[in-house]
Amino acid sequence: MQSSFSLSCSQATTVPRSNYTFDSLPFAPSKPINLRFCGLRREALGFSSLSRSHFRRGLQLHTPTRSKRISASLVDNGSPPKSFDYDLIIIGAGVGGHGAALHAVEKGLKTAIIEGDVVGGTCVNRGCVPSKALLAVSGRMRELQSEHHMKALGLQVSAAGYDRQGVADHANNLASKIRNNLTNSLKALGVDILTGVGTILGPQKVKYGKAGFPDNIVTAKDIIIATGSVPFVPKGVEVDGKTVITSDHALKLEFVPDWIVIVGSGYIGLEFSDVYTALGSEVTFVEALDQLMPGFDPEIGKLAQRVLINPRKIDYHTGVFASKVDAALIATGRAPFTNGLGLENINVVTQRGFVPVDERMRVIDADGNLVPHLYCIGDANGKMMLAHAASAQGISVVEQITGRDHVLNHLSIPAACSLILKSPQAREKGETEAFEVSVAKTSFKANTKALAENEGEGLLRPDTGEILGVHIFGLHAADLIHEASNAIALGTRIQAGVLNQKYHFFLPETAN
Ligand SMILES: Cc1cc2nc3c(=O)[nH]c(=O)nc-3n(C[C@H](O)[C@H](O)[C@H](O)COP(=O)(O)OP(=O)(O)OC[C@H]3O[C@@H](n4cnc5c(N)ncnc54)[C@H](O)[C@@H]3O)c2cc1C
Ligand SMILES: NC(=O)c1ccc[n+]([C@@H]2O[C@H](COP(=O)([O-])OP(=O)(O)OC[C@H]3O[C@@H](n4cnc5c(N)ncnc54)[C@H](O)[C@@H]3O)[C@@H](O)[C@H]2O)c1
Repeated sequence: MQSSFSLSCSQATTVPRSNYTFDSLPFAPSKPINLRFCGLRREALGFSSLSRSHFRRGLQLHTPTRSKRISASLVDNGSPPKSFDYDLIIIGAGVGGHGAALHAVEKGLKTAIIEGDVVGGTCVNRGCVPSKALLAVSGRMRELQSEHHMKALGLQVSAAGYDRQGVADHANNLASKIRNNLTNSLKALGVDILTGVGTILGPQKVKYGKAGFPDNIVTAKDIIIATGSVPFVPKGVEVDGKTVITSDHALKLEFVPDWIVIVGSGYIGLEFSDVYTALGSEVTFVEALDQLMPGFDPEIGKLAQRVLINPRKIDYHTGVFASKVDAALIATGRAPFTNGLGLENINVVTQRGFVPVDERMRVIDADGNLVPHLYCIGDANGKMMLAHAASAQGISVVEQITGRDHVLNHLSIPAACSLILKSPQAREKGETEAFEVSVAKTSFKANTKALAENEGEGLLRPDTGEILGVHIFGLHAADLIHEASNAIALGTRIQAGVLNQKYHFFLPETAN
């Protein structure tokens, strides 16, 4: 089976993904574990400075100058300014902030974006982009190594090998390229890129600056917080960037271990198990909950285990809580990043680190009131920790501040290699809202193209005439899911037949 096999779903949950951070896991770990050194070759580890400091590299995109230091509109921190430097200031130039900025310019807003590290944030520099570049390599390696698969296509391939540095460069180069594209797109559209850590001083007022430079204060009619997230590391675990690493380090592929423990079998753990095993490592998963991939729909999780875990050099310990490790990749979730943001200046208290927002991404203060003109999008609000969700939330906010009321339908946002609304949650929703949920399945065995590509296994799952969710497991799942996503966004019912024709869905019993 090729590693391009992936999991997809379109659907959301009323339970924010943030509930998954370890602090709130609803269980008592059954077996605490102290993992010893697990086969990482120390001499092969070439990390230099791998501090978790969030702002390691600064792009000199805009050098703070004294002339901009105090805005003409500066007043006391507590009261709103009377005139503004910008229509919109976005704090954080990840994909969320970038998406919002582009849409704001399209809508005619004078826009600035404040970035404390590098443009592109997690997704471009330490997330989706380099990880998908590595997955592209592992997919090809696996395919080339599959004699059976090659023979079936009539191909003959001699032993497949790889150059670690070449693979690492591929991921790094792709990240640089996309980072440059994002930066250039902002500049080309006239978005001011302000370099430094942004701190909210009061209503509609932000300061930013770099260590050693004087602060600059800018004002805006509206402010969007888009400060993202960083790896969550359980208490007691010390990340040194050498033998105990997070995805931030692993994505640089500075070594390929003979054997590696991956703590956490969620999205990141699963993706890295794919990369490492394709490149020759053995993997041991340590998962705190009682099953692998507990965040996935149970049925899809089982399928994934059968296809992506069991046939590979992977063993696992479930129900084991890693509290001290000596060598491992820590993939135990993401924590929102709000350090230094100055939320205390506007009476906002985070909830398990996340910035509280309503369904329109409007920030809620400690007294439960909306903070005027302040929004939070992306990983920092914990609604859905996905790149395209961050961007969609940003666009939704811009729609609102330019006069069009808009509520993003999170139920239509697809996730690849992840499952948002799981069948137990769909059933729960049905019970709460008093409707029946039925499940329909089909197999890619009935799909000619899938068979032509020698992938005969797949599962599609629509619930009720109103499509509640679709899960796809199989070749190109991440591409196919978008049709379902569009259907959900448009409120298409299964009877409309689009998905039926395409995927041979069975009509759910409750559809009428
Ligand atoms: C290994 C990995 C793989 C992933 N793969 C996928 C995937 O395949 N698909 C997917 O949809 N999602 C994926 N994700 C998740 C995705 O990366 C995030 O959901 C997305 O990056 C969130 O975007 P954001 O704009 O909210 O935050 P971020 O991308 O984290 O950006 C926040 C930005 O704000 C800056 N910042 C923070 N505080 C301040 C401040 N006070 N002042 C100024 N700047 C500040 C940061 O430096 C950063 O640049 C992956 C994540 C990881 C870790
Ligand atoms: N393809 C994609 O869409 C994609 C890919 C990668 C990451 N992401 C995003 O990044 C986020 C973070 O991914 P992730 O895999 O780190 O988080 P996750 O929440 O998906 O999985 C974390 C896993 O670690 C386990 N865990 C937590 N603490 C533990 C401990 N002390 N010992 C053992 N197990 C423990 C949890 O039970 C869980 O199974 C995801 O929520 C997702 O939104 C998305």
